[in-house]
Amino acid sequence: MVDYIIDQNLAILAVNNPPVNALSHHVREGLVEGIKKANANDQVTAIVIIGKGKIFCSGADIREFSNHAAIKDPVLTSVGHTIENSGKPVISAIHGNALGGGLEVALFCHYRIASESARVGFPEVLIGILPGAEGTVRLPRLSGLSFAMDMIASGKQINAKDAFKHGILDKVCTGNILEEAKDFAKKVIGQPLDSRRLSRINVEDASNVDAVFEVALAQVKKKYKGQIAPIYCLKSVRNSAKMSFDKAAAEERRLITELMLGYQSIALRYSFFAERSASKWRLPCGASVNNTKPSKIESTGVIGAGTMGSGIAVCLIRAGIPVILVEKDPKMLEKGMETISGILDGSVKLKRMTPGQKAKCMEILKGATSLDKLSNVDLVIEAVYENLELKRQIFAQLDKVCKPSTLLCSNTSTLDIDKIASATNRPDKVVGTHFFAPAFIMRLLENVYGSKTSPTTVATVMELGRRIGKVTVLVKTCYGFVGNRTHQCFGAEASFLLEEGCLPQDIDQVLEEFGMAMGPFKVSDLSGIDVGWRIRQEVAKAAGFKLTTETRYHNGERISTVGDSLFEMGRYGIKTGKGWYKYDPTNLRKPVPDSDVADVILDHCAKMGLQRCKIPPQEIIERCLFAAVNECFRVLEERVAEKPEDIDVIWQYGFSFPRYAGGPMFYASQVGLKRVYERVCFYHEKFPYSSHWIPSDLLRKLASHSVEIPMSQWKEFVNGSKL
Ligand SMILES: CCCCCCC/C=C/C(=O)SCCNC(=O)CCNC(=O)[C@H](O)C(C)(C)COP(=O)(O)OP(=O)(O)OC[C@H]1O[C@@H](n2cnc3c(N)ncnc32)[C@H](O)[C@@H]1OP(=O)(O)O
Repeated sequence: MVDYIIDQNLAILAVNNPPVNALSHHVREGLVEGIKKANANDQVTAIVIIGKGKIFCSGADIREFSNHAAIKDPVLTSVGHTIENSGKPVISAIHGNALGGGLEVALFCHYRIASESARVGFPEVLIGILPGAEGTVRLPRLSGLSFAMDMIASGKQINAKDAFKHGILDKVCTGNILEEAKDFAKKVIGQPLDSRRLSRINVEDASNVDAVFEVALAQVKKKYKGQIAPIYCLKSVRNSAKMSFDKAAAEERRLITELMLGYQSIALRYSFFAERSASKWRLPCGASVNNTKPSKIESTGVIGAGTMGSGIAVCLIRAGIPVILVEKDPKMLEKGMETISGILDGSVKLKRMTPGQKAKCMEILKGATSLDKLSNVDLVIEAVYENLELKRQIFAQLDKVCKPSTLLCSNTSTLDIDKIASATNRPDKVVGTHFFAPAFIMRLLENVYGSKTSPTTVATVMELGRRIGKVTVLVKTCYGFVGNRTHQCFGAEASFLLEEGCLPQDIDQVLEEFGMAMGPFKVSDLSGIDVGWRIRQEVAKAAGFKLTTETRYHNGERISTVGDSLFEMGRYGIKTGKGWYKYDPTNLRKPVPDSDVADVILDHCAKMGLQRCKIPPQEIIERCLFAAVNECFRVLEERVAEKPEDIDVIWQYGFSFPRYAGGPMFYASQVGLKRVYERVCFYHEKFPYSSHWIPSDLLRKLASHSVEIPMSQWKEFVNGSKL
């Protein structure tokens, strides 16, 4: 796992642990052996550590952390001490990335050089820990306290030029990294090493540490609300300036151990792998990412120049994929083109794109007012409003207009893909591509296959998702798919809580304290109460009944219409300055609780004869989350989602479920399925008129076991395969 190569008077230690050169046990062993061997060889005058393949090193092997007590010797710090104490200079030659433990290896070395394109960083905080192989103690000795605190607590990566500016690197190279490392090594042979050993030098700005810490702490508490690891990162860097090197390192070890065993880190590590597992799609027939090739997509069409259509077009052109944007009404088309240009201007302003890159994007965007213009494109995404008949008409027309190989995608957020596909003669090439609003910001893409969608079509939209930088999850068609179907239960319970004693701000506050970025009523104000109203009206129409503010039940199912009363008052949310909250036009970001809304809710309750009482925070969390969790188990049971991780990724990226709580499925696994099942049964008895409380069969099966069944095995209980 570490290749040992003698090249003239140099020993080259090449880390060879694909795909990302993680510091697994054998790599750590190989490094120690390599340093010792090189030191024992009189011919060797210097040592170079380099990574094989596309990266220097991605850091510790995160999979080893799940059994932290069993991490085998040599641990990373002893590897590092062997490197630092080497009597011959050790140079790290970085290309690609040096992350976490990978950067720590470099900090144990006497010199660090890197390719121009290399990036370095300490992303440990993103998995709920800190750089625990002396990274928090060594970095401040090179970069100063303030920079170290920011870099470690944010987990951000920096480029080689910046790393050089902040003292982390000794040289930025433009040529072949190995050749440059060899030249560099020859120049430092024989130079004294003690001043190059970071454990022997002091933190320069140590006297300032408390002031620097307080500023950083205030920022971190605001930016990473609810998260423990960023605060521990700051404390550990502070120790580097207040304690001896050895004492600070020992304290760092204590802090990382505490974090690693904590709930947040376990959830964040789970989230790291869950996100990566989403792209490993598989269909029940056995087709999968491993055995199915995507078709080439070189040109696309987007139908609808509204908010969604424009946002989707931005995603495509930003990735260099040409788009023809089709909108029947020329004025709407012009507005859509302006919206797209405006979104890109915003990116230029934020320095996420250069004006030249914006111009290139606009060059590959064309407008059209007729579907005929899509005759030659490889893929079309329809993004008109949510109406089945309209979508079927469009798909029937596309089927006639487009070449036979064109894939037809719908951005529907709820509708059955099979019903849309049946309007065409190519149901195998019809698929759902459900973007979340705003499409150019939200990272989630929920791809939806119907009963006739072909594996190649699935492979193509999954690959498209990757190309446009989305976290892409594959699900099977059903009403609302995974995202909206399970989230609807969460939203329904939030509305019922309004009828039973809460105000919007009470519910938002509890769920925000739980970790959601925004409570459901703030989200509703942002996305528009009118949007929710329109969807509810469509659903009611499709089900053949008229929904009014007087409606309380449909087919015996409880319905809350408080939001519809606000709609009728013209309170659509932020866009009208009033919704569940009121907004000062000069500060639309700050929702202010509104007594008029409280009056509407109280009136509604009085009219409906609903008794109000005080509802404890724990019940708010349980009602909203367990209702969703129960539906998530049904989704798994019906194989609408293939694995629990997919559901959690959808909640994290679609509904800002806190990554450090894992997702509803992970949360349920931590609460314990027995407890979740008991509470679902309790609420089912209490609220028999809400079908989302009917306990899922899968949940019941899993909860009936005397020992908790690990998440990785839940799938085995689907379809009665295990009882
Ligand atoms: C008391 C104990 C003390 C211990 C002290 C230890 C101190 C050090 C701690 C650490 O170093 S923690 C790890 C810090 N590093 C990271 O968090 C980096 C994570 N990886 C990435 O950011 C990316 O993977 C990448 C390196 C930038 C590469 O990105 P790319 O998009 O090219 O590939 P991916 O699909 O993300 O990954 C490919 C493959 O590799 C797996 N993987 C990546 N990094 C690690 C890792 N550090 N450990 C284990 N596995 C890793 C990733 O899961 C993918 O595998 P599959 O999931 O597809 O099987």
